[in-house]
Amino acid sequence: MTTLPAAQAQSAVSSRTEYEAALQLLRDASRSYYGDGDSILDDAAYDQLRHSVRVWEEENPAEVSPDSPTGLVADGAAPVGDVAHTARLLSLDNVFDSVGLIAWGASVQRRLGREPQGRFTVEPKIDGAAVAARYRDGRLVQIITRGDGSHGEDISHVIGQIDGLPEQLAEPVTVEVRGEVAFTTAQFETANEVRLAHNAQVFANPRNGVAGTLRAKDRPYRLQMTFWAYGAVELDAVAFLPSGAAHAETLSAVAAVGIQTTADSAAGLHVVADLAAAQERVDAIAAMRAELPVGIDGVVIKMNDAAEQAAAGVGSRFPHWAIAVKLPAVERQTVLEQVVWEVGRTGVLAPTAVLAPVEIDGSTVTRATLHNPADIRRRDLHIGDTVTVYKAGDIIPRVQGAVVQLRPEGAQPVALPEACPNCGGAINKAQERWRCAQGTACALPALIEYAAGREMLDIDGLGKTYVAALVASGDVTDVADLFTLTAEQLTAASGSARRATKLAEQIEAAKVLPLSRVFCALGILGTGRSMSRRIARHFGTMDAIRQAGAAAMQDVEGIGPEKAPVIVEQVAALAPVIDKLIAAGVNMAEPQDASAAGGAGPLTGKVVVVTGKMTGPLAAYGRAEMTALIEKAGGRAGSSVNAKTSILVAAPSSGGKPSTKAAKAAELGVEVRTPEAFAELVADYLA
Ligand SMILES: NC(=O)c1ccc[n+]([C@@H]2O[C@H](COP(=O)([O-])OP(=O)(O)OC[C@H]3O[C@@H](n4cnc5c(N)ncnc54)[C@H](O)[C@@H]3O)[C@@H](O)[C@H]2O)c1
Ligand SMILES: [Zn+2]
Repeated sequence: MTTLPAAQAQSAVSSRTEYEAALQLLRDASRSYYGDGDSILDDAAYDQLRHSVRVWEEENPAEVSPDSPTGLVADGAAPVGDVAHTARLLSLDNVFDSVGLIAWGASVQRRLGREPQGRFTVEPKIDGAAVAARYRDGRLVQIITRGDGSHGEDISHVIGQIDGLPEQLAEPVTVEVRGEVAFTTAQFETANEVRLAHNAQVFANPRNGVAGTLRAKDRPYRLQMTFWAYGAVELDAVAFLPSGAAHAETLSAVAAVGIQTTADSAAGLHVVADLAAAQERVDAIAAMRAELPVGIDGVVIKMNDAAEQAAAGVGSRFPHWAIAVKLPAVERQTVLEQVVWEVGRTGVLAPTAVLAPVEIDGSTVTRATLHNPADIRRRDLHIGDTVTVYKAGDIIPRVQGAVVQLRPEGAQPVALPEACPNCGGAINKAQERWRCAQGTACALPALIEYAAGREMLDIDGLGKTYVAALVASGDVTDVADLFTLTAEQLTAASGSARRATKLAEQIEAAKVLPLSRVFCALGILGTGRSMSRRIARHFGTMDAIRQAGAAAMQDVEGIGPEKAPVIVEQVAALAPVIDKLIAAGVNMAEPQDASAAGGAGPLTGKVVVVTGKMTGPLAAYGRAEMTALIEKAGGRAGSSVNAKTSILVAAPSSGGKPSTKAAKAAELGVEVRTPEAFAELVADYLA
């Protein structure tokens, strides 16, 4: 397996040799980033390495390499063409948070010598490649890359391949628009399909695909991209733009003749009064990021007023009147270690990528969805590939694609199953999502056995053979069917009327169990017993659970951003089963417990430690049941006796020495109660 280049990039630069190696890596990375290939570093790794280089250069000014990329537009790595730009096409300065934005505001004020009077605009920073497009008399005549900012390459061959940049405008105007070209998510999927059909390498991610696609001249296929204008300049003496136009007006003028602008993007363009309002808009755009149809890597704030822009001026790499608030990297590179196939409750074969752990936006990602076999094929994934993984907001992480350049020698394509991984039977491949030919019946017996388990519905008599018979007869197609079985059906499956009666009783008893048990019985991935208890206790009713989105789900202790959407999705998919359970009269509420009722329980604020075997009314209580009981009564279960312990529940030692815990309790003066005395204290909470 290859060493991750990202790992290489982690280290700080501390010597001349390391400095030179870092420069080389940066150069290689940005050459492919701006050139034709997929980047060998993800942006976070690149930025970190670049930062280390900068720090070293500041400390060792005499040793700065004359061709260091750190002071140049596009790090001096973008292919420079021979078309002179009408006006320089610059990069953007950036900040990472509201503090940085305020600092930018202060710098603007210094440059103006007063507070800005005009307003600010807020628009998405689309993660693509910058181009300038020239229209003469309403016709699109030339497209140019950013290059080094003063000269770019002529890429007019892509005219007609870019949505939002029509070949013919509504009016015969002459103007140059500047903006970003990117693949939308949908265009990216299509692009990879087309590439595969032509035996070309798939793209690692939408951003990586664009630079190469724009520059490619001789491809036997065309890939559709999309353009959003974020600025315009006059090309001619005959002015098209309103004189002294503010930024928002410029974009409106451009939009009026049929060119798409950032104002038309899902994130829109807002004009706001001040930077506090701008920050609010930044937050709003950040929140919608995962749902946007195109990747963004930040939000751009600009001074709207043309005269104030001119007064603020431009630097060598970026204008002083605009700032990008960078959003956290949502895409990282890591290694695809294997692909596992699980058979869902409906018989769908779901492939999941197992990844070398990677930190994305504050959480560690180890698994990502691959959707279906077509998805794997479209991305041409091999085991051992360095892949780009995308994870934003509440969504389930997904694999974007492989960095084919980094593929280890001998790597094998991800194998697709030939038989159902669960039952070994045939697979139905009629649709993009493969299914076990048995459908629901495939995963069903295991699910039902699980649901009948002691800590779930506790239907003791429902063993393996019994379940198999009920599933085979078609009487049980999901957990809910258990509750509507007739005496005849039960008898037929068990072969004995007596056993059927006993089973019917147990099933009846299961109807009044707390919600946590029923929820657990649904077999939702990632929700075992204690998690089900926490979810049930947190929401109180099944209704509330069903209404919870991923954000609300994360309020439950132990559910992070990776798990929440998975649970929400499964609950939604189980709607028909849950509806049947409700119709069958199964309890859908968690008994009000003290902790939820605002701390009115007898154990509120108390830490209870339990030791030894329980007796009396608690004789049937195991460790798990005792913990549940304590929590229901408002307390917390502890595992060892210490100064924070409030009560020790222990059966009196029969003649011999007191247990270690009892001895410790005596030493600390902790109250000791027998199981009987404790049961009295929590009598209201006993099942
Ligand atoms: N992964 C790699 O190997 C690699 C290599 C080189 C550079 N990079 C990445 O490239 C970035 C630096 O590139 P850069 O100098 O082009 O800066 P940048 O891409 O961070 O920002 C400037 C660009 O943003 C674009 N933009 C998008 N929406 C805009 C809007 N609404 N208004 C104005 N501009 C808008 C413009 O094209 C502009 O040129 C770094 O963050 C780095 O992570 C990555
Ligand atoms: Zn199967």
